[in-house]
Amino acid sequence: FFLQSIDVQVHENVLQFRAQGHGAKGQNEYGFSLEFLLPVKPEVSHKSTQRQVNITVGKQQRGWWERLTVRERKPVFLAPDFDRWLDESDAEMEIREKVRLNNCFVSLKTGFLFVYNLVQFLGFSWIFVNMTVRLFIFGQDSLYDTFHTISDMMFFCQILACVEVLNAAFGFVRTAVIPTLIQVVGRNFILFIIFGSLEEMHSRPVVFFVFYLWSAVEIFRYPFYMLGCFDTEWKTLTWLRYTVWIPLYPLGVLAEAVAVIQSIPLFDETKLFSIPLPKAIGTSVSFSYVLHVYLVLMFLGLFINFRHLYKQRKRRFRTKKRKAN
Ligand SMILES: CCCCCCCCCCCCC/C=C/C(=O)SCCNC(=O)CCNC(=O)[C@H](O)C(C)(C)COP(=O)(O)OP(=O)(O)OC[C@H]1O[C@@H](n2cnc3c(N)ncnc32)[C@H](O)[C@@H]1OP(=O)(O)O
Repeated sequence: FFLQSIDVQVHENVLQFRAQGHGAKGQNEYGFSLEFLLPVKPEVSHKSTQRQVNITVGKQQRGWWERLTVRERKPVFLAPDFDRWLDESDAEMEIREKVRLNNCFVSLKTGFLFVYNLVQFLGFSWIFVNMTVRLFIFGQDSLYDTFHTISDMMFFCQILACVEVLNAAFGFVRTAVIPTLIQVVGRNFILFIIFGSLEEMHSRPVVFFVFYLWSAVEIFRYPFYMLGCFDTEWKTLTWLRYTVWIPLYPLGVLAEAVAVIQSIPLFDETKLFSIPLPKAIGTSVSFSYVLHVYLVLMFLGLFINFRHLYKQRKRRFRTKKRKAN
């Protein structure tokens, strides 16, 4: 029996099979239909070999079926595959095991996210409180030694923030990968390349503004996520999470742009990260050219993330309003 032009479809729980083949009626069109006992998924897959056609149809809802078809009498051509047969208790056990494993995974994921957010919250709170207290005690002088007092904790928090890109990429959290990547790469570029590699930048007041603006946003974002891990929310915190970025994001990017502009003559002077050219052409290309391109990318990044956060804000407050109605 060799089948060609196989057509298998499921409409309203009825499977329709049609194919051309050479069988009992010679070369002919053969077919059958089966109406399933309970709802099945409309997507159906099939694979044909020399000997047989394997059709896979998924149940709409997991569970034990009394029998396969609506008709009590089994069609004569239908026979169970006992190698893959599960009786009621086997099927229930399998489902229970799957549910147990799934619950286990969800608890582990929630625990991991909660600890991650807690660590970030503590880190950024330490930064924010430390900077505020130092500002009150030392006034303007505190602007000049922010890097020396805060950078280690900022390095720690920002390296850890790379986890956020992985969380988004592996679907651990319902968030877009690109905005998260822009945020993490953008900040780490400023922190490690602009501030970290140029000693002269360490004592510039711009470090204070960048660190203060970053941490001012995060002290609301991470506790918001911590509550979210347990499906809880505190309305004021939700409002703050989805509102403080409106002035702080552009200000943060502006402070970063000032830092980049201030670093350009320093990179030109020190020739740090400059790209050497072949002797025949001349000296080297200064890293400041990369920084000019980066300045353009920054505003592109700001636009992408601002739009993303605006959409998140609208989605959040629209859902809440609908729930309230
Ligand atoms: C390709 C690389 C190119 C690089 C180019 C470089 C150019 C760089 C230019 C840009 C430079 C920007 C640098 C940054 C500057 C600043 O930070 S300035 C200071 C102000 N900053 C901010 O205000 C930004 C703060 N950051 C964020 O808001 C986020 O990082 C975000 C990615 C921009 C947006 O967050 P997102 O997660 O998408 O939105 P949410 O609504 O908060 O979350 C969506 C859902 O996901 C859940 N969730 C997310 N994270 C977690 C988590 N850690 N734990 C638990 N749950 C999480 C969240 O609860 C939401 O779920 P639902 O409630 O069910 O919807």
